[in-house]
Amino acid sequence: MHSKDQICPDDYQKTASWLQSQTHHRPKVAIICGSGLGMLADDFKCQDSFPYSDIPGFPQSTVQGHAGRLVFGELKGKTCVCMQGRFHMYEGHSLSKTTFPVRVFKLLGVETLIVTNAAGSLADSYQVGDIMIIKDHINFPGLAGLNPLNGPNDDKFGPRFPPMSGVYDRDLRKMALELCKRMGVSQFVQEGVYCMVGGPNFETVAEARLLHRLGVDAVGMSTAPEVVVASHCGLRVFGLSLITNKVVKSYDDTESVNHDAVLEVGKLRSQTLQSLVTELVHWMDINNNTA
Ligand SMILES: O=P(O)(O)O[C@H]1O[C@H](CO)[C@@H](O)[C@H]1O
Ligand SMILES: Nc1nc2[nH]cnc2c(=O)[nH]1
Repeated sequence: MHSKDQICPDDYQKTASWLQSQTHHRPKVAIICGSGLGMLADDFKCQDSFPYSDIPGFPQSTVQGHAGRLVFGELKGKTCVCMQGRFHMYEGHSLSKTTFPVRVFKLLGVETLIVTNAAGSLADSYQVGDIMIIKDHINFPGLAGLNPLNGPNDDKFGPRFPPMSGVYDRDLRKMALELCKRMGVSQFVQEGVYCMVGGPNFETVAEARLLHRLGVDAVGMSTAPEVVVASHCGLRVFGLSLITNKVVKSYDDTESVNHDAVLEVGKLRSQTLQSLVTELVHWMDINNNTA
């Protein structure tokens, strides 16, 4: 027996086998939806969907704007799986639990992971509603020793000391920028550095200033652990942040951020985000370019 939050090496395979017994879909692309971004699965054809509570080994989503459903389906003919709701460290999950689905995806045959999130901007030139293609990340919890790869290394998934430079695939970033141009949305698309902090509180002014000085463009409370685990097991990674608020950097600023406002911005950009993800998946398919 092991505690609820401890993962045994066999647990990933048990969950993957259960899913394969429940759906005929064999996805090559996995999408993780950020806060208020669950609509990314809306365009899936021939959907099979599973509440997380029905999936053996899956944690539960507890955050508003994270439906807690795994959806399989086809996007422009390419088989995908989408997490409508992710797990965050601040919900009380261990980092291996928050990233559990990523290794399950690997065992399902997924080759590319698309991560999305809602984030606050530090970059002065960014506006609320901008879409940031993630070029790189700073994993603050990771730098402080909170890493999902802590513990015995499972060589079946990847090496003990995985490199993390170039983790956000260059070709996918380049193609996404090109697609944004073709879609006529370049005026609100950025490319920048995402920083993960632990949360759940938003930043103090001093913390915001620190992040700004460090060169962080956008900050959130997720994504980095999923990306570390995905890269460790050889998945190709692409990431998008939706800028839902400007992080308060001045003591004179009386505005403050809240989660409802974060969720509202998702609705504003839902169509563009859906189109971008769909076109990117389609591009991977026609280039037979998933891995
Ligand atoms: O990163 P996602 O899941 O998009 O959620 C972001 O939005 C929530 C705060 O509003 C935090 O969980 C933050 O990480
Ligand atoms: N840490 C953090 N996470 C966010 N998620 C959405 N907006 C924010 C923000 O301003 N700060």
